[in-house]
Amino acid sequence: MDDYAKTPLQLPLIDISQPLNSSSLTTLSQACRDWGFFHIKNHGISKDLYTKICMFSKNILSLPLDTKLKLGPSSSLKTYTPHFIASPFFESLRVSGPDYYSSAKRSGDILFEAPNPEFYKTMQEYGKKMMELSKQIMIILLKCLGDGFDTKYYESEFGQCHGYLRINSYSPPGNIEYEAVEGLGMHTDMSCITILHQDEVGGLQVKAKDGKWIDIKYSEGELVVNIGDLLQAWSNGKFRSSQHRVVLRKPSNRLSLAFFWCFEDEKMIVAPDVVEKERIYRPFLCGDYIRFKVISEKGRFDKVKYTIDDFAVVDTA
Ligand SMILES: O=C(O)CCC(=O)C(=O)O
Ligand SMILES: [Fe+2]
Repeated sequence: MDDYAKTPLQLPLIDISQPLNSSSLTTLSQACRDWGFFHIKNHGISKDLYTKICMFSKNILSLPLDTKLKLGPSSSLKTYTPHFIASPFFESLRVSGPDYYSSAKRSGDILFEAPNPEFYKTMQEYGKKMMELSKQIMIILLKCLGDGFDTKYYESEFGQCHGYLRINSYSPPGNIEYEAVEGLGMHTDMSCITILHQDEVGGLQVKAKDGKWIDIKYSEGELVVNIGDLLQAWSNGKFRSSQHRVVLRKPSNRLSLAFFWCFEDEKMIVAPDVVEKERIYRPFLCGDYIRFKVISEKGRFDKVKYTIDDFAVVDTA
């Protein structure tokens, strides 16, 4: 495995239940600029809810492959990504908003012999909480940009955002000797923000500007938030959508829940009120970027070679 730093990255931990003072806002802005990652605590999602989601997720992902393949990638539903698409050790189930109950039910109706309303209700509760949390986080991020951005822009620019959840399951090889394998290859997220719940196995890494990989540590009760491509563009590059990946070093399975909060497809993304410097991205339609990513990867998940810079950077040469 290539160069990586032995000590985990020190990132700000934001207490989301408290108003932030100006020094915390400065620290957070700096982290979003340098790394595009930070941690949050007191987010109001109970341990019980996570335990329940993990239990459902493990049950679903331990179903026979034939059953899971009815959900995708070749079926019309396309909610399941099997092993060997993103990596040999990764599979994933998607639940989309705004009606998380119905989205989970559409998959559940195919997977289960009997209805499983507890699963659908749990997904509905989690999706709703994640939407609220995304809003709360976005308002804080707008405050970081200063100049009354939170009151000026939240409703008009982010009021139509939507979210979807990916339940990611990692199963490292059990039969060979290895120091580390890549569970999910290097990519950036196509979101405005991503909220991630990882389990104690850990293994999430971010790529530093000098090319070194650094661990994002796991801490019980905390969530990881990262900036996605759409917000990097909207913030005129003030926030960074960093390349990241998952490395598996232990022979234990790993589960993560990644919630992606995104602009609506029809949204024209233009950085607002750019005073001190020129816009570095041309205005573009959100849906056009999503299509660009999907086509350039030839359907291979979002294992990204191309980023927002390849798509929309203004050529100043
Ligand atoms: O599983 C993780 O920790 C990260 C997942 C991720 O980066 C993604 O789903 O985009
Ligand atoms: Fe990601």
